[in-house]
Amino acid sequence: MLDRLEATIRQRMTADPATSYTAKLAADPAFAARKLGEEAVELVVASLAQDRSVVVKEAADVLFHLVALLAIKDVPLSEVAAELTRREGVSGLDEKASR
Ligand SMILES: N=c1c2ncn([C@@H]3O[C@H](COP(=O)(O)OP(=O)(O)OP(=O)(O)O)[C@@H](O)[C@H]3O)c2ncn1[C@@H]1O[C@H](COP(=O)(O)O)[C@@H](O)[C@H]1O
Repeated sequence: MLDRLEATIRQRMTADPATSYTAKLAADPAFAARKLGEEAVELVVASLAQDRSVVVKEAADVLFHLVALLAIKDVPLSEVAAELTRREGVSGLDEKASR
């Protein structure tokens, strides 16, 4: 699903911002970064206060805006996945030391 979403986002980035929210984000990377921050805060608030279904929706918003920002910065999801793979098997308590 995330690979499909990334492909859709990369395709829509060059569309008309009047008809595509992705293109609107791509036209203004600072706006895209700000939106990811806003969605992350909404997820944090939901996780503290709301029911599970709201958390699912807010998490979907965060994932969409994260994948969009990565595409705008031309960072493929596969590169992030490779970093997570590199961390596999390293305790989270020790991971910082391995960077
Ligand atoms: N998954 C998503 C997706 N999730 C959320 N959003 C949009 O992200 C925006 C979130 O903004 P907010 O929650 O802050 O709400 P808002 O409308 O800005 O209003 P406020 O709450 O801030 O007042 C909304 O406009 C949502 O529609 C998404 N927009 C697009 N996608 C995917 O991207 C594809 C291409 O979309 P377009 O680029 O618009 O064609 C879609 O088919 C989807 O697959």
